Amino acid sequence: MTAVIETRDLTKTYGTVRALDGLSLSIPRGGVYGVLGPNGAGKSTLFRILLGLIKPTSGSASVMGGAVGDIAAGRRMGSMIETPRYPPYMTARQVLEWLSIAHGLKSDSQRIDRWLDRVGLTEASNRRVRGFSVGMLQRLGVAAALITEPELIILDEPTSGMDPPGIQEMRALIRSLADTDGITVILASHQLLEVQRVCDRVAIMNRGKLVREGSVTELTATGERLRLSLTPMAQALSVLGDKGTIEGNAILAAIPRAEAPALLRALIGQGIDIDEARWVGADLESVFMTETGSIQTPETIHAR
Ligand SMILES: Nc1ncnc2c1ncn2[C@@H]1O[C@H](COP(=O)(O)OP(=O)(O)OP(=O)(O)O)[C@@H](O)[C@H]1O
Repeated sequence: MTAVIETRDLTKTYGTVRALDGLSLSIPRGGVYGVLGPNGAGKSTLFRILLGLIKPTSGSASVMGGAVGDIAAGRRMGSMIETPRYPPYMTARQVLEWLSIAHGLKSDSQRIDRWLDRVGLTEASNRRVRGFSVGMLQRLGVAAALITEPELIILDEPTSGMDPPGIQEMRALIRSLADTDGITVILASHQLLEVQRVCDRVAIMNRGKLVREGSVTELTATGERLRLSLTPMAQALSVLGDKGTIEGNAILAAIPRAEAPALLRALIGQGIDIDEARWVGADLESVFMTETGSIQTPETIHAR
């Protein structure tokens, strides 16, 4: 697994606040990688260090094999780390032309048209950004991050302030950047359902530390249970003992997959009618809540 980003014992302190506290992280090349954590976990601090905007207090970080701040490596990455602001009198197209020149590129209208199209701003390309919605500004920000044709982009809360259709479009765009263009996308988001849908792997941070890392499939497979719709429930619960809990009109059985056939035979042997049996995983939200010590509710534990 080639890493595009490696950090080792990365620490950043602001006075007495430890924004990052010995963070060691390896982000693989390819796919969509989510950086999650509650407010103040240190996500933006990490991104700022990776982009060379601030220096760590101690530890090291490398981006695509180069030290952070390395100009050649920096050219191969793009970013949108805040809701972008552009001169309000410029059109979307002028913003991208202006940024191309600022990056030392020729203002290539074909490239600009392509990215405007990819972010869904072709029709609005000649409108001044002063009239743009938050969602349109975010999409223009993504096009701006892509104008140098980077191999890696970092997006901090790319869907904040967007409505559900806008979020869905952004999700499709992010996925296609990874799948069609081969760009590694790193994103921070508080929208855990979106993260679960769009990311291949995630890192969960809390108080400047890494508390969990892995593929979304791996993380959500932990805590997998067999969901049984059956009657009578009381009799099934007596078979399951402390491995069974009630969820709505079904029973969740906390058993390994290998034990399922024997359990189903035992239930049928007791004359219990089974309407449905299926495996349900934990969702990313419940993993997040557990790992960051946030309050759990039955909904966050069992919701899918
Ligand atoms: N320039 C700064 N000066 C002082 N403290 C800072 C500064 N930047 C960040 N911090 C503190 O560092 C900690 C981590 O902040 P950071 O913005 O990296 O967290 P975050 O995970 O991005 O949070 P959010 O989800 O709210 O964006 C917080 O306690 C924050 O108050």
